[in-house]
This record gives sequence, C-alpha cells and structure tokens, in this order.
Amino acid sequence: MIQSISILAGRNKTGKTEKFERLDIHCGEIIGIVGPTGSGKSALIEDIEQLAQRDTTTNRQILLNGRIPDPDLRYDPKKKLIAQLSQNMNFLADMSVEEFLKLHAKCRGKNPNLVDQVIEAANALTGEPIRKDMNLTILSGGQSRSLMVADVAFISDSPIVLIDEIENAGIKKHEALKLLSGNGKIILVVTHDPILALMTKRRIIMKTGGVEKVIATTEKEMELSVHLTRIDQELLQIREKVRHGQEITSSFFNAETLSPEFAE
Ligand SMILES: Nc1ncnc2c1ncn2[C@@H]1O[C@H](COP(=O)(O)OP(=O)(O)OP(=O)(O)O)[C@@H](O)[C@H]1O
Repeated sequence: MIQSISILAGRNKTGKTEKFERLDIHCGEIIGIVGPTGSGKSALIEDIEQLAQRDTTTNRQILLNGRIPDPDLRYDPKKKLIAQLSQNMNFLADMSVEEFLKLHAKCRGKNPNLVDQVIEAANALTGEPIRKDMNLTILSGGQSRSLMVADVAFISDSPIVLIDEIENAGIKKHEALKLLSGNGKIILVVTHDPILALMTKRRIIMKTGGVEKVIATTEKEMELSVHLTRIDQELLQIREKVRHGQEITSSFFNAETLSPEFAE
C-alpha cells in the first residue's frame, strides 16, 4: 500500500543543487508541476515514473513510503505502481473499445463487466460519445484521452498517476481529475492550464531543470479555479456545437460566466 512518495533533490541543468531538500507527497494528494518550456517538468515526471535512484540526468532520488523502492517495482511491468497519461498517447491496437477493455481487465485481474462502467465514465468526460463497438484507432483525441482516464481510474488502478498536459484534449479536465483522484491516489499533473494548476493543493515551480519552489494554493486561487471551470465547461459546450455545425443560442449569451458585454 502506497502512503507517500518522496522526491529528494538533485541538480538543475547548470549543475546547482535544487532549492529544496525533500518533498513528501501523500496519498489522496493532487500536486501540480508548472514552469516554462524546457524548465524540466517532463524530466521530473520521468524521474518519478522510473523511480530514479540518482541514476538519471537530474540526479534525483525517489522514495516510496519513505524507503528506497524494491528494484522489482522499477523493472517488472506487472508490478508497476505508476500510470502515465500524456497528450501524445494514442491507441494503436486494431480492436474494438469493448475488446480492449475486456482484455485489459482480464490482464489486471479485474471483472470484465467493468467495461460498461468505464465507457460510461469516459463519456461523462467527452462531448463525443464513445460506443463499445468503435474501433480504438478511429477515436478522436478527446475520446482517446477520456477512455484512458477512465481506464486508469477503474482498470489500471495504479496508486500513482502522472499526467503530462491533458489540457488541449477537449475533455472535462476538472471531472477527469476528480475521477482519477478518487480512492486516495497520488496525482502529479504537469500543466500550463490555470484551472488544473489551481485545483491542486500545492504546485511545484520548475526553472532551468530544477525545482525552484513549492507553492501552497490559496483559498482565493481555489475559488478562481471553480469560476474558471464554469467558463471552461461552457467553452467546451460551445466548441462542440460549433464543431457539429450548430448555431449558438441565446442561453449561452445569457450565461452568467460570460462577460457582461456579451449578455443579451
Ligand atoms: N536537471 C536537469 N539536468 C540536466 N538536464 C535536464 C534537467 N532537467 C531537464 N533536463 C533536460 O532539459 C530538456 C528540457 O526538459 P523537459 O523536457 O523536462 O522540460 P519541460 O518543462 O517538460 O518542457 P516542455 O514544456 O517544452 O515540455 C530535456 O532535454 C531534459 O532532459
């Protein structure tokens, strides 16, 4: 049972020791990773993914439950505790959504009847419904991402989830994060998106390949995140309507989240 992961400081790109000693992240926590392009966000995620032991370019060390992890956890795919979701992931298998989910459930020792629940959860995250009989390869970016999120939540069931930028995927991010963070998982989310960044309790600020500081999210920032989520959901609905050739009706112009100058 994973209670915590700890990141022990390594070196930034200039070889300087990072500006923290040790960061403990506990189960049930969602933590953000922010910073400009090339600041080392993905490298930090990779260190966690590989359970780095001072053997990567950053020289960081990762502990599980305060201890050096068993080497099996690093190298045996069956024992992997960490699931990763990223923008660039796509399904390549030539099989239907149902076949894939059943097969995956079987591999993970889960009940194959979970399939309906997974598809239902995925459909709550995307505006374009996924059907069981669809081939995986025809899913859109938003459908693929939603299915991956639901799969990680119900089938992969890994205690640690690393998310590398899901913002542009056209899915309901807030709901996706809520779904994933159920059951006390540890979630690390790399993001340029203020909605996701401000939903987390703490965020790691990256600079020049190193951790610069860790900021606790304030109450005001959390309130802002809720407001931004409402705007985002309306934007998602408007985007779907425009994509499907529909007109934008007055209900959207009256929406309280939009600026007053657009209200009718
Ligand atoms: N501490 C470090 N020491 C040496 N090289 C590093 C370190 N951290 C990151 N790098 C290297 O710097 C490059 C950029 O890092 P990375 O891809 O992690 O940045 P990023 O913040 O994820 O960027 P983007 O937002 O563009 O995805 C990579 O080649 C990575 O291997």
